Amino acid sequence: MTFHQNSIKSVTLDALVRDNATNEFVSVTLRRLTVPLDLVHARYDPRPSPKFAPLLLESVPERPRSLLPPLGEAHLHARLGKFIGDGHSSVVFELDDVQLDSSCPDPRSVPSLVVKIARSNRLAALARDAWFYDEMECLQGSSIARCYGWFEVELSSGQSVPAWNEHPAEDPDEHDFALDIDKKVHPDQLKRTARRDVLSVLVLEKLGERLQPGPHPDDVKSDVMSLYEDASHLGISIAQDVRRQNILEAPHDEPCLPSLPSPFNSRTHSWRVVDFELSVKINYTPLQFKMNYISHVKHMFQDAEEEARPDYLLTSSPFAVEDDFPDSEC
Ligand SMILES: Nc1ncnc2c1ncn2[C@@H]1O[C@H](COP(=O)(O)OP(=O)(O)OP(=O)(O)O)[C@@H](O)[C@H]1O
Repeated sequence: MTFHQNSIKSVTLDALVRDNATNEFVSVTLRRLTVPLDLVHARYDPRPSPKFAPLLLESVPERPRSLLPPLGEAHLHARLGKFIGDGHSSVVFELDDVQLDSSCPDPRSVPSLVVKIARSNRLAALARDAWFYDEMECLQGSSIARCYGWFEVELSSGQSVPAWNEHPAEDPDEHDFALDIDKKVHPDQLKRTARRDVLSVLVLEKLGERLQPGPHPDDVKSDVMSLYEDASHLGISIAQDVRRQNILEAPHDEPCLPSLPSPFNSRTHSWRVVDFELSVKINYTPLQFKMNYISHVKHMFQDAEEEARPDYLLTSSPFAVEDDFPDSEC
C-alpha cells in the first residue's frame, strides 16, 4: 500500500511538549482534523463592464475533485528533530525517527517530513494554510509541498511548548493579518483566535533550502513565476506573500519523492512555494494573475540581489544615515 496525503489519522510527537511539574518532555497525540470547506470564502470582484472579461472570470473556479483515497487509519510516531525555520505564525522542525504503524504502507513511499507548528496565537492562520493545501491538492508534489494533514490537541494545564519560547516571533503581539482577509470570518476561526492552549500542526513533506540571496539565472526566475501561475489556474492568489523565504528547493534529502509535472503546463519544477495563510481565492483570469505577479516576482529577485551586496545591512538598517552631502562637498 502506498503512503499518501490522506494516510495518517493521528500523530504522536516526542520532545515537543514539556510537563512543567517534572520539567520532562511528554509524548502528545494529535488527531487529524478535516478542514471545513467553507473555512475560506472565495472573493468575487464583479466585472464593471464586458471589456473586463479578459481579467475577471464570471465565477470563481471550483475546487477540483480530490483524487486521494478515503482517509486512512495510519498512526505516525516521530520525534521533534532539527529546527528548520520560523515565521510570524509558526516554527518548523524536521521529524526524526518517523515510524508508522502496521496499517501503513510501503516505507519507500514515505518521504522526509517536517512539522509546521502554529504559534499559540496563530491557530487561525494555520487553519487557513491547511485549507489552501486542500484546495491545491492537485499541485502538491509539483508546485507546492505535499501536505500529510492538519492535526490538533488541547494542551493540559501544566504543559508547555518550549519551541514557542526558544524561537519567539519578532513581534509577539503583532496583529494576525490572516484574519483580515476573509470578509466573513468562519465561526471556527473566531473560536481559534481566543485559544492559547491548543497545539496545532501541519505535517509536510520536507523541502530543500530557501531561495538564497544573490542573482539568479533566468531559468530560476521563470520556474518561480510558473509556480505562481499554476496556483492561478485554480483561482488562487499567493501574491500577498511573494518572498524568497517562501520559495524552497524541491526535495532532495533522501528519502524523498520525485517531483510531479505541473498539471497545467507539464513542467517539472525545481522549486516549490509554501505558506498560504494570506492567500486568496478569487475570480481573476490567469492573465490578471500574471499581471499582478510580474512586478511582485521581479521585486523579489531584485531584493534577493540587493541582500547579497556587502553593504546591504548598512544601507537597509533602520539606523543607516542618509548621505546628505553632494559629491562636490566631500
Ligand atoms: N515543507 C518545508 N520543508 C522545509 N522547510 C520548510 C517547509 N515549510 C517551511 N519551511 C521553512 O520554515 C520557514 C517558515 O515557514 P513558513 O513561511 O511556512 O512559516 P510562517 O510562520 O507561516 O511564515 P510567515 O507567517 O512569517 O509568513 C520557511 O521559510 C522555510 O525555511
